[in-house]
Amino acid sequence: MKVTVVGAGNVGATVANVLATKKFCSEVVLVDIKEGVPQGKAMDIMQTAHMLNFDTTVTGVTALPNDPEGYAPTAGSDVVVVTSGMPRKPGMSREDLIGVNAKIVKSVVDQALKYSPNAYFIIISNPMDAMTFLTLKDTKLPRNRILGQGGMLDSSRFRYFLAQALTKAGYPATPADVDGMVIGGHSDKTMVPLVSYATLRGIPVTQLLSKEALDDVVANTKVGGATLTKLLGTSAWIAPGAAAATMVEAIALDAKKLIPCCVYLEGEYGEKDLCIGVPCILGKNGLEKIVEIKLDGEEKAKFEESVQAARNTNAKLGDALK
Ligand SMILES: NC(=O)C1=CN([C@@H]2O[C@H](COP(=O)(O)OP(=O)(O)OC[C@H]3O[C@@H](n4cnc5c(N)ncnc54)[C@H](O)[C@@H]3O)[C@@H](O)[C@H]2O)C=CC1
Ligand SMILES: O=C([O-])CC(=O)C(=O)O
Repeated sequence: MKVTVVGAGNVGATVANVLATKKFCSEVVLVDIKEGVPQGKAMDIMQTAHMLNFDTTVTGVTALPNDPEGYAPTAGSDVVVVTSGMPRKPGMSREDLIGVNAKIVKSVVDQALKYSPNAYFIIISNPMDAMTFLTLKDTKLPRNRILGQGGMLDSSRFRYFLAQALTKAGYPATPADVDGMVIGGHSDKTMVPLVSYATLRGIPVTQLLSKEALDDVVANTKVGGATLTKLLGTSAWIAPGAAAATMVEAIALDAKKLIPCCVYLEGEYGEKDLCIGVPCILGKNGLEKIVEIKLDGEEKAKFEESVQAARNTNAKLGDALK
């Protein structure tokens, strides 16, 4: 399995690093417009190979947007992970990045596709739901090959906050003890943590936590990315990188894993012509199935709000969609 990771910044380098340590890739190519940075990060990762016992070859490449051959070293990639673009600063929303990142995402996807016509694309750059929609419309690829990463990360944050709340309430738990999923847009205001389905080792958390505690968990999950951005001065990268690598792994190993991903809806959940987070089965064909689950009244209303917000953001793509 050959994977290209576009953007050798915080998230991209972490994706490459986690992929190498997971040991299922033969080759990972890190691409950036910067000279030296992708090469340096690849070399740094390779210098852990002996200690971490992996055989993956990680290389770094500089490719400028106007270089028709810049992506030649990425040729034949099975999966392309797109992390190139600006991260937000404290006080910004992900949606504020749309103007600058739409141009970057469109250009790198076109360049990568030329050399890897059969690749699956995993979109990370924000605002991710809109960038996934843009990629789908721009490439005209079938929807099973275009996946946005948001739900894997948001669900992981949901589990973290649930574990903290459960521990505080007298039910000691780690995030690994908890199951929970977040659907909807990858957005501070409109993601939808599915409280009604969350469990501690099979026990509904609604039986263990007060409404107030659950409301706090939901609020913390929704602003999980903004909280880290405030603490770090730029957005997070460790869990985001691991989330993307986990999606690549599900495809590479044909794992048929149920992972919430941002995908193009064609009538599922009563919606069409947008990309948004829903439970998906990921395997060797990328998106293999969208799993439609029953949402309770409040969750359904929140999902619909999230859909509307995603449509409003897509409308701002304007000329990029042409
Ligand atoms: N979907 C998600 O869950 C998450 C999304 N993100 C998003 O991922 C993106 C990257 O974040 P970071 O890695 O923290 O930013 P970063 O600034 O550390 O890295 C971005 C890299 O992209 C490169 N780049 C810019 N234009 C390029 C082009 N045309 N071709 C190749 N490389 C190019 C830059 O030179 C830079 O090295 C941001 O848009 C951020 O908002 C970040 C975390 C989670
Ligand atoms: O918060 C951000 O801007 C980056 C991101 O999407 C996340 O960490 O969830």
